[in-house]
Amino acid sequence: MATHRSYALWSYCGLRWSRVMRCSPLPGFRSSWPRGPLGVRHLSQEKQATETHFGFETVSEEEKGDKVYHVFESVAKKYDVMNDMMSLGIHRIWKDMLVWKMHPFPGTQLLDVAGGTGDIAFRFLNYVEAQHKGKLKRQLRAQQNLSWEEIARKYQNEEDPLGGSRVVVCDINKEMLKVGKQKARAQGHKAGLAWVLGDAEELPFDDDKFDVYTIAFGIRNVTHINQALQEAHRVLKPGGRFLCLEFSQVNNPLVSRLYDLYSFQVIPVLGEVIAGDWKSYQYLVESIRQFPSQEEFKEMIQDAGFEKVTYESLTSGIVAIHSGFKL
Ligand SMILES: COc1cc(O)cc(C/C=C(\C)CC/C=C(\C)CC/C=C(\C)CC/C=C(\C)CC/C=C(\C)CC/C=C(\C)CC/C=C(\C)CC/C=C(\C)CC/C=C(\C)CCC=C(C)C)c1O
Ligand SMILES: C[S@@+](CC[C@H](N)C(=O)[O-])C[C@H]1O[C@@H](n2cnc3c(N)ncnc32)[C@H](O)[C@@H]1O
Repeated sequence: MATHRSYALWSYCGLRWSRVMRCSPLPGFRSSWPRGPLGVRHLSQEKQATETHFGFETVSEEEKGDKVYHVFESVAKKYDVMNDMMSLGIHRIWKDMLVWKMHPFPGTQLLDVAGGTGDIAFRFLNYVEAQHKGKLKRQLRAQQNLSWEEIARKYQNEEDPLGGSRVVVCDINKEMLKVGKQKARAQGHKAGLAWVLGDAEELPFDDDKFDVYTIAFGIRNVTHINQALQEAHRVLKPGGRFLCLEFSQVNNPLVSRLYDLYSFQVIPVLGEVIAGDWKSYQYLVESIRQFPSQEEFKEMIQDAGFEKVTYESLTSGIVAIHSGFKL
């Protein structure tokens, strides 16, 4: 809670907590204050008490950041079990599809923003490891006359099972990251993974640093979505890819009716029963309804400078994956 209060204080002062609380030894951290793509810091804008929404509630922008922080601080420990319960495991398939769509190449440098408890990062690591193992096997098969000692030596010399791929999980919430780190230990992920406390609106990374930027179920919670998109564009290398998995607009009227019923009648109840937190799950279903449609969000991504922007709706549009390139 003390950290949360300090976030509020720094925000109030027109400074951002993520700038101050850098917690990763990764190289390439930005040493100066961030600039927008036009080189301008909008400090005066940050100080204005502009109104926005938090679910169906109208709040000041300052308040929204605090409230979102509190939601994820509160749900962190039950976050993963809640997702399985609410979606009957379907969120796992959506996340798998995001990583399949990414189809990372050997050596991919991924930034997973609003990465929370690490679901995208772990999928990415499993994918690149399997891909790298497959490549090694194919290479060995091509050299069929090798002795078993030579094969063993080849495997042992392979120091990096990820083939140079790396992922940085960046999230504004300490509690979500804490759960993520525990999961990483439990699942045996050590190499190629870094955890960074930071704000999607002011990423603590240099320009042109990553091959892929992902954000799954995160951008809906950000106060200035345009600012987050511009930051995504800034940190990607030329040729880099933006991928976003987010709730979207249901395109089938029958599914829409059932989904609304399910969202408003069932999800907050599950939130209360499983996580002891009705309000956070009411925020979840309300925030889904406030998020732009597939087409509107596509335009926002284009406005941030991305090209070849496309999207794919999944499960009747309950969620969509948007993709764009920095060219
Ligand atoms: C605080 O912020 C957050 C917290 C978080 O924990 C997570 C997030 C981010 C979110 C995720 C990572 C994903 C979370 C997943 C969801 C929100 C769920 C998405 C929903 C679905 C995949 C299912 C969609 C449901 C439908 C299309 C409608 C089907 C629903 C029914 C047949 C039930 C209709 C409901 C009623 C008639 C109300 C009365 C019913 C009951 C009291 C019985 C209770 C029923 C159930 C528990 C049924 C559950 C059924 C399903 C899950 C349907 C699955 C089937 C398919 C779509 C094929 C975050 O930001
Ligand atoms: C629904 S969770 C998604 C976690 C993970 N990506 C997943 O798919 O399971 C949303 C995450 O967004 C994070 N978040 C909210 N606002 C943020 C911001 N401005 N910058 C970075 N992360 C943010 C929250 O702390 C939370 O961990």
